[in-house]
Amino acid sequence: MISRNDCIQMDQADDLANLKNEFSLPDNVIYLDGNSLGARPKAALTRAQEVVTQEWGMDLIRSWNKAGWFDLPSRLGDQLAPLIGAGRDEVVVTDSTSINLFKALAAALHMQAAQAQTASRRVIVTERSNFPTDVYIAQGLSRWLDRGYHLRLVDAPEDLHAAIDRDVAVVMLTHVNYRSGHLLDMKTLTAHAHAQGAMMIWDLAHSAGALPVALNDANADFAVGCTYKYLNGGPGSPAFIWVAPKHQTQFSHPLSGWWGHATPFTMDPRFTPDPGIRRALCGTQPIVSLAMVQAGLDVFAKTNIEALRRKSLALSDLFIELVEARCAAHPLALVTPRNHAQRGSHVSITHPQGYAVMQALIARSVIGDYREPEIMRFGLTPLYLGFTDVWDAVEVLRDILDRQDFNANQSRDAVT
Ligand SMILES: Cc1ncc(COP(=O)(O)O)c(C=O)c1O
Ligand SMILES: Nc1c(O)cccc1C(=O)C[C@H](N)C(=O)O
Repeated sequence: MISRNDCIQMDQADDLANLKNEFSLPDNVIYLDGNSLGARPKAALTRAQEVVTQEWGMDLIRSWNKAGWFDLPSRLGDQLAPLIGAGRDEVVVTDSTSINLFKALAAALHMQAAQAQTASRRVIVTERSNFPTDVYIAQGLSRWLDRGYHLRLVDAPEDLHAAIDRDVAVVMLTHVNYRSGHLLDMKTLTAHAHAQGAMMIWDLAHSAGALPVALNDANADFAVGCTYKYLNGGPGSPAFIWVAPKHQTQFSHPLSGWWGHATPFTMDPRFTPDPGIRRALCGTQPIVSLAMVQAGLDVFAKTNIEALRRKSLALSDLFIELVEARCAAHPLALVTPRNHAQRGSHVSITHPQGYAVMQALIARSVIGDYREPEIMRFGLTPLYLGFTDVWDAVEVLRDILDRQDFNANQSRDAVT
């Protein structure tokens, strides 16, 4: 079995190990929750001070032009684009993932309704285990449209293919499942959806910045995702939306606010959408938070996503191997696929007292999170985690389980 010394040597041989210096993390914390809230890039503090003291404090309203605030959603979109296999002028960083999903789904349903061959279709396919906001947004929009749209909720990834048939208007899937960490095959599913005449929307919340994504190569239609997880944009940082170049001129969504106008400052009472991706914008953006996204994205310029993916898989392989070897006496079950082609960058493991065990880990500075039912989630983020961190985290887990050092009767915090 791999020893702690082996892990130290793996860290010494790791070309990506220095990237940890880009982040500010408390000493002695092993942070396994970058899949929920990424760590803070050191540069974020400098950038925040600059935005608040100089751009806001001194330059005031002039900063919309002088500091490029107005263009920030598209500038950041261009910076993010290579990480998701998109091109320039195809992505904007704006609003939340939920809101962007609403726009993308509304636009996709509208485009399908406008085509004779697909106008009668009323089914939206997604996974029952998709992150709830995705399901809620689709339910809410369907109810609001009141035209008979309804969800077909699929129970297992292997059933998706059969569920996407010629009744389906839109397929809306999350690339890496928030709970299981299961990675779907974007290219094959997109090709199948298109062959059935459906449009394809991808939620990249758990894949952007975690693994290579190839939206254009997969010929997807729309994508959305978070910047506060693997892209390290900060708590609640604005999300992104991608529209395939072929759809940009038809992309029409109901949140047609003035930031999506072709010429916002003409103050025209008629809405004329921007000719490009900026039509996906709605209203004024939270500039301070948006500025932090740049600090997160800048780190990716110092490495490449393929190398990060290799390290992420090596970390999660090591984590699984050590948990299975060192905690074998305990009722743990691996939820995440072992197969690399089906695994994102977090590992989920059940324990009947999963919440209590996770709280005990957090109390000992090994920070992951808990999701129903019984799931302990461990994010293996290659930018700031080493192999020795993984070894040490599993050692704390083993100790907690061996000594049953957790409180099974504690009440739950609001955020688990
Ligand atoms: C798959 C997925 N979609 C969306 C979200 C979040 O959306 P929002 O930022 O709008 O809360 C999350 C996590 O919070 C998620 O895991
Ligand atoms: N978005 C979150 C939030 O607003 C509060 C606490 C956690 C989160 C999360 O990121 C949840 C996350 N999408 C998940 O995969 O569970």
